Amino acid sequence: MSDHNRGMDLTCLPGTQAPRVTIVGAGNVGSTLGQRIVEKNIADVVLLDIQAGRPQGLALDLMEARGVEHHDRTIIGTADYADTQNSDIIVITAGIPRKPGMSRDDLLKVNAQIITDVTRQAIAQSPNAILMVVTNPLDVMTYLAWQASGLSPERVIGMAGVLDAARFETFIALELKVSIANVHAMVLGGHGDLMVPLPRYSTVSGIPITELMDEETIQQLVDRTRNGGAEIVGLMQAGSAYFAPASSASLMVESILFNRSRILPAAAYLDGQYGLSDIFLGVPTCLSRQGVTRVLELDLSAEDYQALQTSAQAVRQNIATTKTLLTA
Ligand SMILES: NC(=O)C1=CN([C@@H]2O[C@H](COP(=O)(O)OP(=O)(O)OC[C@H]3O[C@@H](n4cnc5c(N)ncnc54)[C@H](O)[C@@H]3O)[C@@H](O)[C@H]2O)C=CC1
Ligand SMILES: O=C([O-])CC(=O)C(=O)O
Repeated sequence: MSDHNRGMDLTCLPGTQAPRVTIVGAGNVGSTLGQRIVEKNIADVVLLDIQAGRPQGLALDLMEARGVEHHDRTIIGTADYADTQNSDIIVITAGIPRKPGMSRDDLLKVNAQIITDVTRQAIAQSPNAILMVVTNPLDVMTYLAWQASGLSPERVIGMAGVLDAARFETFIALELKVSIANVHAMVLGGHGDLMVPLPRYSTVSGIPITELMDEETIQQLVDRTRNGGAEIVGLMQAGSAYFAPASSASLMVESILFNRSRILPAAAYLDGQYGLSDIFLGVPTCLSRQGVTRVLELDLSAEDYQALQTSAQAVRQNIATTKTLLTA
């Protein structure tokens, strides 16, 4: 018991045993993700940002909510990478969001510099971490972060498929007037206009939606899913979605830290799967404490297979452009 306490010693918190997640970029996605992780008691969180005072202020605000939320996780804010040492997971949300009229690819140059810089600094402090990328354009930024990190590819993952599938699930549940708990959807490919929602692998209580809706209705839901990010950017007029993105990243963090091996769509390194190599692209992954322990190869129709190749081609082109930009 410390000297200033009197009476019974009530100390019973387990010291610093909780896993540690560092979130680089304490903006809309980063701070909401921090909130989700601590309020679900998943891990202690370090929020890092270059904006003076912002991560510290947000962390204190979230700590003060503990009086109401009753979780025992700690969250600190910092601008110093030394404070992130020995993190189990590093999530990168640092970067610029798009504005109305922009595509995610328009963020390529500015976010490439940021991703490369923050990844190097974060991994230097936590060389054994799993690295999760959120910054857009997602698949290209995940590739760059992997290169900057020097990590083996299964330890690097991009968040997008969970979000895209969650949007598809939401639209399916609304259309069919069923509980969202009954709906499971699958979306593959790059996190852009060419993503590949898979109606045949999207089900309501095990029934493929192709047996529940006509083609025209399904196509409308597919199009809305592909346009999901832009729809919100257009409505908000400043910034982009962050509640559903934070929920999606939080689910992935949970599957990794608790070694749950959930099968979740995410941008993973491909080494021959789906006929693709040396690229990060949205595919069904098995996420555990080691990172991506498996990429599942679904049996795709010729049309979906071709759509995946087209989506990969766009990502590949952007990787090449970015390499040129970074060396210019
Ligand atoms: N993968 C996905 O599905 C999604 C990706 N995004 C992307 O995530 C990124 C972040 O989005 P928001 O949080 O809404 O943006 P935001 O503007 O609210 O936050 C970005 C934060 O990054 C910080 N930052 C910038 N450079 C930094 C650096 N060098 N070091 C540390 N911090 C730095 C900024 O100060 C800011 O606080 C954007 O690129 C956005 O497009 C957003 C939603 C979904
Ligand atoms: O649309 C954006 O720019 C942000 C994002 O990736 C999403 O919400 O899917």
